[in-house]
Amino acid sequence: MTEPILTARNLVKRYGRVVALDHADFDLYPGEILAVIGDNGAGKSTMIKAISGAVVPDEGEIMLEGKPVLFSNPMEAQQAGIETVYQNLALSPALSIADNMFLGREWRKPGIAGRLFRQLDRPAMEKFARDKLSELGLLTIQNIGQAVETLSGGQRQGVAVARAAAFGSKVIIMDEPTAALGVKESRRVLDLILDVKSRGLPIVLISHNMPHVFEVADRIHVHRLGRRLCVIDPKEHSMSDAVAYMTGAKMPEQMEAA
Ligand SMILES: Nc1ncnc2c1ncn2[C@@H]1O[C@H](COP(=O)(O)OP(=O)(O)OP(=O)(O)O)[C@@H](O)[C@H]1O
Repeated sequence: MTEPILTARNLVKRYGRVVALDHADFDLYPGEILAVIGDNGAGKSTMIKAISGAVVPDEGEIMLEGKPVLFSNPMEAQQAGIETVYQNLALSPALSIADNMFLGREWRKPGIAGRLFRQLDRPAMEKFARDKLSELGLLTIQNIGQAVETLSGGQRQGVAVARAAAFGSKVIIMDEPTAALGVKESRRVLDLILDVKSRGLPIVLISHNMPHVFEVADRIHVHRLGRRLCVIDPKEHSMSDAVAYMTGAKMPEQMEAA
């Protein structure tokens, strides 16, 4: 079997007396969509934050392409090629689509105009943004200078995903990307996720939506009480199995045998 691209072992994170991560393990393989499911408070977000640099674990190890990494902040994870689309999308509504694609990593003009006067290379940024959106079939968004606040929820999600796909060279993490969307918009976002996968980027998808998870995931990581309980193949398990594992109503077979 191929080696995982991203691995975590024995992650521990405590908030006072609350143990959000209790020796959690995680494995993501190249090119796959790995869904992460679990009850409220199971520690999914904390695990994803540890992997994406938003939380520094108290214990444990994270390895990217077999090498140990220690991210002190999200920027360090981004520089290593891990992009996260958070639930709140982290977009600036008043800014344009192109500006949002580049938030915090704007391109400066070449030469003295950029270096000394910090002038932005708008034409290059707009071309890049347009190219990325059209690559992902998001060119229903006509005007790259349009403010993000004028877009629909699904289109905003599209911008956030396109941004992640544009800059995430190794791994894309999505936290509940369809939670706030209607049926049609969810459909588009799921297609977008499959499209990003077809470009070879592995995706971690945190979701409470079982039909969405079972439609797109190659494997499902079930998180319970701060750690990975099991990983299941959606072709071999039903949605009710998954929910039963998540809630503790049923134990996975390999654990029953143990
Ligand atoms: N910043 C924090 N301060 C204190 N406690 C926290 C913090 N973040 C998370 N926790 C606690 O850690 C536990 C795990 O939370 P986490 O958000 O990781 O779970 P989750 O599985 O993502 O839940 P949900 O599905 O509800 O988003 C919870 O008990 C939560 O209250």
